[in-house]
Amino acid sequence: MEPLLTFSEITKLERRTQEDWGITGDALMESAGQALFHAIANDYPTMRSLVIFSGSGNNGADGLVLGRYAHNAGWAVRVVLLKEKGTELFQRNLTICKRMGITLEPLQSASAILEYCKAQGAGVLAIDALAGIGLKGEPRGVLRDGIQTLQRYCSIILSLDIPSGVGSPTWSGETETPSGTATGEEQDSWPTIRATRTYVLGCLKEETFHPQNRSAHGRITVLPIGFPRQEIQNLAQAHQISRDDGPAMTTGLRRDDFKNRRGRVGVAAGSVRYPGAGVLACRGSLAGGAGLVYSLTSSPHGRDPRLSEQIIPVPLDAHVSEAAIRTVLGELGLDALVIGPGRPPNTNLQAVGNQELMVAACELGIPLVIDAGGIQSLIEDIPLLDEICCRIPRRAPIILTPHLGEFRRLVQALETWTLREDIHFPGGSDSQKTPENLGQLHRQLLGTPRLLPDKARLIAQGLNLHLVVKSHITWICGPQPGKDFVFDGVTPELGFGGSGDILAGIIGAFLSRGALREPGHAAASGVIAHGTAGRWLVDQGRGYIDAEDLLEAVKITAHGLSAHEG
Ligand SMILES: NC(=O)C1=CN([C@@H]2O[C@H](COP(=O)(O)OP(=O)(O)OC[C@H]3O[C@@H](n4cnc5c(N)ncnc54)[C@H](OP(=O)(O)O)[C@@H]3O)[C@@H](O)[C@H]2O)[C@@H](O)CC1
Ligand SMILES: [K+]
Repeated sequence: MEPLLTFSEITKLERRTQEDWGITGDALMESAGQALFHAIANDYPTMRSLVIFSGSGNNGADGLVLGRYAHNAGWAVRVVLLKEKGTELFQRNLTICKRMGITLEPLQSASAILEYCKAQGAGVLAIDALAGIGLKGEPRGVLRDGIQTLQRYCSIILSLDIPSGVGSPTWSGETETPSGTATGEEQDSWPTIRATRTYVLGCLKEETFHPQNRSAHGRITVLPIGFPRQEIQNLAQAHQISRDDGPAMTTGLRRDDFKNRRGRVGVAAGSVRYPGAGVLACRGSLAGGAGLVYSLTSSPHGRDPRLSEQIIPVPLDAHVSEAAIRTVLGELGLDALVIGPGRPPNTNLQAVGNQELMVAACELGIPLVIDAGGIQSLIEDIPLLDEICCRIPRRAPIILTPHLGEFRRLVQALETWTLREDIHFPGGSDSQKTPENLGQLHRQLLGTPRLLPDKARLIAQGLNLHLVVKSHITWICGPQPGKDFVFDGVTPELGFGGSGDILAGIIGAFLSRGALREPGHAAASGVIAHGTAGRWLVDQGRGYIDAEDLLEAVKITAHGLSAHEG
């Protein structure tokens, strides 16, 4: 697991490193420049030529130190400067570069340099040291010109620390088509370098993993530069997870496990309109290792021939009373219940409503995975969200798995719910209508910049639930501070209808199998198993993958994640 820090936490880290540990800024920068040169020389063994675009802050200074090491090793080095005046570290290293006789040129002569780059063909590496974490807002003036020039003319761009222009973006989730499906992310309009690779200095940044920022980084390499590990760990609120983290977070099979002990998962999913979603969520649970899977539905998919052999149908019609729902759920002895894939948000004539199922499951202490239509039920009924999360005592864990569009709608619903007149909390005057925690969360959300991890954290902590915010970068935020995760391994091939239904089923399986103490680990393991399966299929050259391929691969990856008892 790699710790992640926000830009502002890194600024704190730099200060503490210097003031509390006595490691100077010069020492950090020297080790950064040295590490950069060795990494680049190693990654591009045939290259001997650098053109360094240097800003006037410490990111530019990193570029200058790298230039010194390359120059000493006999490389051809040219530096393009935005300004001659900058931070102390920049100034000091600029003086050293001058003394060493390294070619320094102003941005105005960039055209000549670019001719030089063209003449060198693919033999020159462009270094983006224009701006790092000190960028404030949209790039202006020479910085803007520098970013545009570098991006326009250079083919291999290596960014130092972060691609210049990447800042703390304004998050607005995804745009949506009239039918309600998410189509794409908002792109920042300001100029940003799109790097071939990014050499991250010291530690990973949360901002790198904001969905709209990640692709600007290209391939990522983290270079240690001497920050004390304890300080990084103390400050980190989130960690990047990968396949290797699976065994520590997953409960494997025991020698004496059998179907009743491997997790009993109920799946309330699918509808007449989306019958396949129910099938896929059930099969996702089986592929994720559940011992028994019950399909809680009366819609036709419950009788799907592909389910008949392994999935146990449990008829739950719309007219079933709340008491009967409780009895049925209680008798099944479920270890987890997945609600929502392919289900309408509101009660309809074909199936028992999401609301009744959620309340009954929470009262019975059954861990919940709420996806798709189940999430929409909560978005449309914030008091229900409040009831299941905060009003039912000693309830089991709840994991919500929204995609970016659903997450944005959830945030908006929580931010605006008090304005809706139709929401009424019984008892008390208008000012007392607001349940305490919901009201507090509402105020905090309004006071927070629109950044995905910040909002997700507030909601997870405020409502005591886990959120899996799905996109090509998946964020997993939980109620306990410091235990959030990011998974950066979702290939675009996983973006097909049904992939999310399978994921909900897999998470249900992991949640059912003893991850009660750490539901965040169940969510993370599910995300890893799903993402690793997609990657594995793509690496095998399987091209466009479908649900059948994915389910087969998940059986392998979900099994491989857990450490088994001999
Ligand atoms: N300190 C250390 O120990 C270590 C630091 N390290 C490195 O330092 C980096 C952070 O350096 P930093 O804080 O100096 O700022 P940086 O990213 O270079 O950019 C600021 C420059 O951009 C400018 N500028 C800003 N906003 C602008 C705008 N909107 N439009 C236009 N211009 C704008 C601003 O100019 P100004 O406006 O102040 O004239 C300034 O020149 C960090 O990412 C890492 O690479 C590592 O080596 C580890 C050790
Ligand atoms: K940069």
